This record gives sequence, C-alpha cells and structure tokens, in this order.
Amino acid sequence: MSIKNSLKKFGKGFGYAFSGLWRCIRTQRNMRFHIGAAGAVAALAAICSVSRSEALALMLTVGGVLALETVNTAIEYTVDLACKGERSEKAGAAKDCAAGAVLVFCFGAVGVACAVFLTRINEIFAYFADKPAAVIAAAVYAALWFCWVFVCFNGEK
Ligand SMILES: Nc1ncnc2c1ncn2[C@@H]1O[C@H](COP(=O)(O)OP(=O)(O)OP(=O)(O)O)[C@@H](O)[C@H]1O
Repeated sequence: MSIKNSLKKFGKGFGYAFSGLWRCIRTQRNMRFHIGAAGAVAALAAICSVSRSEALALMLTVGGVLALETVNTAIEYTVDLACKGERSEKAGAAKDCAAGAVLVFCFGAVGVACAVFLTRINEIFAYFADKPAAVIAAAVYAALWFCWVFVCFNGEK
C-alpha cells in the first residue's frame, strides 16, 4: 500500500472514532451526564487552582469514565445485534456487567473528586460567596446540563 493510501486510512480511522463518540453522545443519556460532570470538574479545578498531579488524576479519571461509557455502549450494540430483538438472560447479564464496570469506575472518580475538592470546600464557598455572577453562571450551567442530558437527542438509538 502506498504512503498516500496509508495516510488516508490513518485519517479515516480518526473519523470513524469521532463518529462512534458522537453516536455515543447522541444515544446515551449517561454519556451526556458524564460530559456535563467533566465540565463541572474542569470549572472547579480552575477555581481551586489544583496542583499538576491533582489535575493529572482528574483528567485520567474523567477520561476513564468517558472511555468506559463508550465501551459499554459498544457492548450494548453488540449484544443487541447478537440477540436480534430476542430476550435472553445472558444478554441481560452481559449488559448489566458492562454497566457495572462503568459504575465501579464512577465510584473511583467520585473518590478522586472528593479527595481533591473536599479539602478545598471553604475555598470554593469563598469564591462563590462574593461573586453573584458566578452563582448565576453555575445555576445556568446546571440548567443547561439538565437539558443536555434529558432533552437533547431524546429517543435516539
Ligand atoms: N436482549 C436482552 N435480554 C435480556 N435483558 C435485556 C436485553 N436487553 C436489555 N436487557 C436488560 O435491560 C437493561 C437495559 O438495557 P439497555 O441498556 O439496552 O437499555 P434499553 O432497555 O434499550 O433502554 P434505554 O436505552 O432507553 O435506557 C439491561 O441492563 C438488561 O438488564
């Protein structure tokens, strides 16, 4: 295969990956929830000016949750394809186990977030206490997050 064709295929691979991610976002409420949570974590990290190692831990856990949710979606599609609409105990168990894996990682992510942010809770309250605009921005973010999770792309499979 020529280098030109190899490069073309390499580029196309990224396209397929982004298309998979976009499908996951459109079809999975949980994925949209995680993305909203990632935005909130990024904002809190900026407010608290976390250390480099804390930022690293947060980025790894956020990335892990999003990646695992994408794998969970792939497993759901594969199971649905294999079942062709039939119900089966094993199919249900496969989906439940995949969802359980995401849940375990989410518990870990919440642990990391607590370890980073709970020690700075006073700093966070102090930041919002004298900035009414920041409180309004947080409320608007929460409302948009809710719509992003429960209204956008509703019913897409
Ligand atoms: N083919 C199947 N056979 C048996 N149980 C299934 C099957 N498909 C799904 N289930 C059960 O239903 C649960 C939810 O399945 P899934 O994540 O596919 O969502 P859904 O039923 O399509 O609904 P939605 O995506 O709207 O939340 C699974 O975790 C599993 O327990």
